Amino acid sequence: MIEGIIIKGIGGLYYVDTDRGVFECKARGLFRKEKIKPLVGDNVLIDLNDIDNTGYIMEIKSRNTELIRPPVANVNQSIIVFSLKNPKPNLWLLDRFLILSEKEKLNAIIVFNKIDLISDDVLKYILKIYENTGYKIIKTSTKSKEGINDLKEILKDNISVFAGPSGVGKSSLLNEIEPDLKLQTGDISAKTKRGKHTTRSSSLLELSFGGFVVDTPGFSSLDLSFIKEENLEIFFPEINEESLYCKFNDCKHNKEPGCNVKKSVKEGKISKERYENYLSFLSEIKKSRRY
Ligand SMILES: Nc1nc2c(ncn2[C@@H]2O[C@H](COP(=O)(O)OP(=O)(O)OP(=O)(O)O)[C@@H](O)[C@H]2O)c(=O)[nH]1
Ligand SMILES: [Zn+2]
Repeated sequence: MIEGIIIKGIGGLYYVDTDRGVFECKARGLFRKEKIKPLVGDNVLIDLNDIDNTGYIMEIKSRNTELIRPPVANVNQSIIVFSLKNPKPNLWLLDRFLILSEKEKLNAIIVFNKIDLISDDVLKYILKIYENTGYKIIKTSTKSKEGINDLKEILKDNISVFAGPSGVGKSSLLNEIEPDLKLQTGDISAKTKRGKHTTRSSSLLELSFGGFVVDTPGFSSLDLSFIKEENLEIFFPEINEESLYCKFNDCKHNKEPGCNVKKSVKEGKISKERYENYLSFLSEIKKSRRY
């Protein structure tokens, strides 16, 4: 038996990437009885039929992570891409992606793309907002090629999912990193500044320098109702840290007296923008509990 990783699945056939190449495999009948469905990203053992070079998946190793949309196993990091202009960054959405990454136990990396389009001041302003979050930030441009190597280093030997709104340059970045992938990119002006998803199907793309990238963007559901009000702070690393010094243990950092989070916002240790998004999500969660 040989080891491999499922990189694609179509109609009950799985394509397993191994040291010896990619093989078309079927799943052992037993999986169906046990209601186990192999997933793209699964590490598997296959039994190879040397005559026709097809195989059977005999064993699926336990999964570290399991995304539902797109359905991929063992993704370990999310590359959250926002452009600094065209379209301008929606930090409310960015903070949502960060929360969803935490939920899925993915290491989140923030990529600010299209830095060629903005001034240094704007860049500084945005970077400051995320300064104390602890998230790794990469600044890129597919035009000036700045930051492309940094992104490559991050992707190397990992299984990454890209996330971010339409038109921010996800496909362009991937094409820059691996020209052979030839992902379709859309011209944002031709798409009337709204953009549309030009990438389809769900499989793993192998990077020539090591690692895989999921070929469809992640997190189509942005629902936060899985979070309890009192736990929201956990999803904001810098708020979580300062919450240790709030007067009340169950402080929600909203209207409570002796709140160290609010104090830290005033002192600039926590950015106002992040805190406002925290409050916005807090009230959203509160409302969703009522029904
Ligand atoms: N100025 C500038 N334009 C860029 C940059 N990166 C991408 N673009 C342009 O932005 C537009 C959208 O890029 P895409 O790569 O299609 O964006 P996407 O995020 O994959 O969009 P969807 O497929 O709709 O999700 C294209 O016209 C690109 O040429 C950049 O760094 N600077
Ligand atoms: Zn507090």
